[in-house]
Amino acid sequence: MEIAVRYRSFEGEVRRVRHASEACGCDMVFGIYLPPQAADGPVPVLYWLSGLTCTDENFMQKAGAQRLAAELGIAIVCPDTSPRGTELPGEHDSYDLGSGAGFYVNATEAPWSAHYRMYDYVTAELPALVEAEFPVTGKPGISGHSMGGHGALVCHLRNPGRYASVSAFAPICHPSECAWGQKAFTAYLGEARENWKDYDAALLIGEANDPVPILVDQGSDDEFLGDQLKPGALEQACIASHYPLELRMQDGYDHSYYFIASFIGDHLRHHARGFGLI
Ligand SMILES: N[C@@H](CCC(=O)N[C@@H](CS)C(=O)NCC(=O)O)C(=O)O
Repeated sequence: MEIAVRYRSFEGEVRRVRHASEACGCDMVFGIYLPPQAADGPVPVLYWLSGLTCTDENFMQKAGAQRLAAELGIAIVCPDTSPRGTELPGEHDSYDLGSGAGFYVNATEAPWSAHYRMYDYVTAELPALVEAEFPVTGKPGISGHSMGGHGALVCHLRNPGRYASVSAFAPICHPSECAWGQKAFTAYLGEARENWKDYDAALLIGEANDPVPILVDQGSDDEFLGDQLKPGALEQACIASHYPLELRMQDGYDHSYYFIASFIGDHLRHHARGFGLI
C-alpha cells in the first residue's frame, strides 16, 4: 500500500492510496477523506461507489462533501469503478462496459472473470484494508450514484447487518430490465438471467431482512430516469415488502454532480444518524 497524494481539506486530509488488489488481480487506487477527528481516534466510514466513467476522484473533487464530513466526523472512501491496466479485449471500447463500468459484480464470464471482481473488492478486500490501515470504526455506511447507487443497494441487501446506513443518488434500481444492466450483466454474468438477480436491487428487496432505512434522491430532469434508472421498480418492491424507503424526486435536477452536490449534505446527515453521531 502506498499513499500516492495527500491534500489538506477542512482540517482533515484527502489521500489517494494505491495497493495491490487480490480480488481484481491488479493495482487499484482509492480515495479516502479523513476528517480532523480521525487524528484523535477511530471515526465512522462511508463508502461511496461512483457511476459509469468515474474514477476514485470524481466524488472527492465534485461533490463538496468534505466540509460537512469534517463537521460530523465521518471518513469517506471512494473506490475506483473497475479494475485498471488489465487490457482485456474490448475493455476500453465503450463507456458502459469494461473500464469505468465494473458494475460492482463478480464476473463469471471470460475474459472479465479474471479481474472484474468488484463486488468482492468493495465488500471484503477494501474494507479489510481500510480498517487495518486507517482509524475507522467497524460498521460502515454505503452510498453511491447511478451504477454506484445500484452497487450500494446491492452491497447492503446482500449483507444484512453489515452496514449502519444506506443511501443512493439516481441508482440503477432494476438493472435486469434496463439497457445498461442487460449489456453489463450479459457480458459479466452470462446470458442466464437467473444469475442476474443477486445483483438487482428491485429483485433483492423481497428477501431483505435488515431493514436499514434507505434514502434515495432522484432528479426529475435526469436524462436516464425512465429508460435506465427505474426508481418506480424499487419503490414498488419496497411497498410490497414493507421495506423503509424514502424516495425523493428532486424537481428540475439532472444526473450530474451538480445534483449530487445539492443533496450530499442530507445524505451525510442520514449516514450520521445511522452511525449514531447525531
Ligand atoms: N453521458 C455520460 C454518461 C455517463 C455518466 O453520466 N456518468 C455519470 C455516472 S452514471 C458520472 O458521474 N459521470 C462523471 C462525472 O459527472 O463526473 C458520459 O458519457 O460520461
